[in-house]
Amino acid sequence: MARVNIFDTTLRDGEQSPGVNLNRLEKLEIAKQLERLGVDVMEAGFPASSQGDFESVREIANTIRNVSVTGLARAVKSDIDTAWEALKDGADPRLHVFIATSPIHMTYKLKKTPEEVIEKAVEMVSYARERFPKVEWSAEDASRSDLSFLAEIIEKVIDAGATVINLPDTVGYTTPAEYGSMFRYMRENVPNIDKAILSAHCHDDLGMALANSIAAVENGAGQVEGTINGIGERAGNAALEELAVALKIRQDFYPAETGLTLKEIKRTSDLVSKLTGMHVPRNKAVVGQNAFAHESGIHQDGVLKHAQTYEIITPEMVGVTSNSLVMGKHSGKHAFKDKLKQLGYDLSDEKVLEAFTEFKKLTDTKKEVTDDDLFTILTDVQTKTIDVKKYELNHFQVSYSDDGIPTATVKLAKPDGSDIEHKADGQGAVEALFNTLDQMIEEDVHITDFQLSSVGSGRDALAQSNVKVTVNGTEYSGRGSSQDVLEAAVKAFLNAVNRGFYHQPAAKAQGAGAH
Ligand SMILES: CC(=O)SCCNC(=O)CCNC(=O)[C@H](O)C(C)(C)COP(=O)(O)OP(=O)(O)OC[C@H]1O[C@@H](n2cnc3c(N)ncnc32)[C@H](O)[C@@H]1OP(=O)(O)O
Ligand SMILES: CC(C)C(=O)C(=O)O
Ligand SMILES: [Mg+2]
Repeated sequence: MARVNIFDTTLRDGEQSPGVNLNRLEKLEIAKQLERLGVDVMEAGFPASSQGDFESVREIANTIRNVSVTGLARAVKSDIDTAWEALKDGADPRLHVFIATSPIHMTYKLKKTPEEVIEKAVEMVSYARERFPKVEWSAEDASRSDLSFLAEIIEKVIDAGATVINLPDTVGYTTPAEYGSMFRYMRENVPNIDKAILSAHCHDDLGMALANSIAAVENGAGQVEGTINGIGERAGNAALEELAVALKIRQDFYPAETGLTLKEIKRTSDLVSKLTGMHVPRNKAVVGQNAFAHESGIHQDGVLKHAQTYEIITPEMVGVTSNSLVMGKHSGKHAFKDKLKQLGYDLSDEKVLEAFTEFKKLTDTKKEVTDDDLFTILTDVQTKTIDVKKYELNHFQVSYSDDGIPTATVKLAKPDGSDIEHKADGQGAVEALFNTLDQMIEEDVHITDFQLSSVGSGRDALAQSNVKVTVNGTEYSGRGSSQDVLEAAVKAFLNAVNRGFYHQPAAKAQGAGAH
């Protein structure tokens, strides 16, 4: 059985999804979960793109020990140097360097001739190999490149030391037959191709990212790149959970397997969805809420008689379990710690105490605390990053009736200990609250997206809100959860504003806490 390496780029290409903006601790949480999932390589970011990305990549490389951590770089010396600084202390550092090879990209974007692109690619791969033991080289827009040119440049970058050759379908343009034949062509026409692993990287613009990735595997790709939940630039990347399950279920047809621990899929998907604010559609393959639900009578009858009549994947295979009642009001710290262990968390004593306090608060109002609730509490505690909050919710009140104008009063606490209070109305309760907050916030804030969902089921389910705002023209996202939908919305709004505030130059000068 051939082993296909999984290269996860949730933290790099996934973060290129419009509106997604993960901070350092959120990235670290996802990285730890990707390690549990068992990916072979994780692309933690693009270190030269910003100081924040540099720090995230460095922290992930220094923390993750069982997965190779990589970072992206253009074919530019300073990008490679910056990536080395971020990755050098990692357990298995590798670089991912790319340059475009299609006529349209070379002519209009890079403004280079094909010969200059070959020269640059070779020079930068050799330069990278002076530091990195493993170097992946990507031919950006490979699927719109000339095949013989591609074969020529691949041969030269392998000679220069590239250990992985990635052939991305950057704009999601290719089809399975065409993409598969490109891999076959390289295997047949690049004399030194066996010295490198061939890799697929597909985008979903025409809905073919997964099919194209599988076609690449059929034609000799030893690595597939993608993201959890298929998030990524534009229509997204190939969804890794779909690939891993497809290969597992169709072992009869494809003699290939990944090293993923499939039972970790659901939790990874939930974490990525929660932290990015990109909700998984109900009908999404493998991880959607409906993926294992049978609605019609004939299907239900079949499943009752023999599950496999309509079920090719079991929920258990991907870690979907029914929400167990975990603990309640009278549970103590020992039982709580034990539960965290069962759920796979390894938290510092300080974080356990913080989570336990939140858990206890919840048990005052919620009878059944489920694994989903705990997951929400633990994720919030683990990714809480802003030490200095410019605006902290102290109290709010909404007066609301179906035939009157909703009015909100909000009291916020400021870091200097003083309070501010305002009142405003709106067309609905949420709008009244947001209008009130608008009046109290000094920065120029506009809401660009607002989402509200429930965690788990039942009338006392936790509410989770995701809000995107622009603060002085730049977009930030925030999250908030609470048993009350309005409180979740207010918390998410303030979280986004505080994150935006942290990035404003004045805040840095005042020494606001770590982001
Ligand atoms: C297909 C992909 O997903 S590629 C990865 C996309 N990810 C990102 O772009 C990450 C976020 N990007 C950034 O933060 C910025 O674009 C930076 C820091 C990388 C560069 O910023 P700037 O220096 O301001 O350049 P800007 O983004 O405007 O333009 C890109 C430049 O890089 C060049 N370039 C693009 N790709 C490559 C490459 N692979 N190798 C070398 N040069 C490249 C472009 O031709 C352009 O050069 P020019 O300034 O001489 O015209
Ligand atoms: C940087 C490269 C690999 C990429 O993301 C793409 O071409 O889609
Ligand atoms: Mg991509």
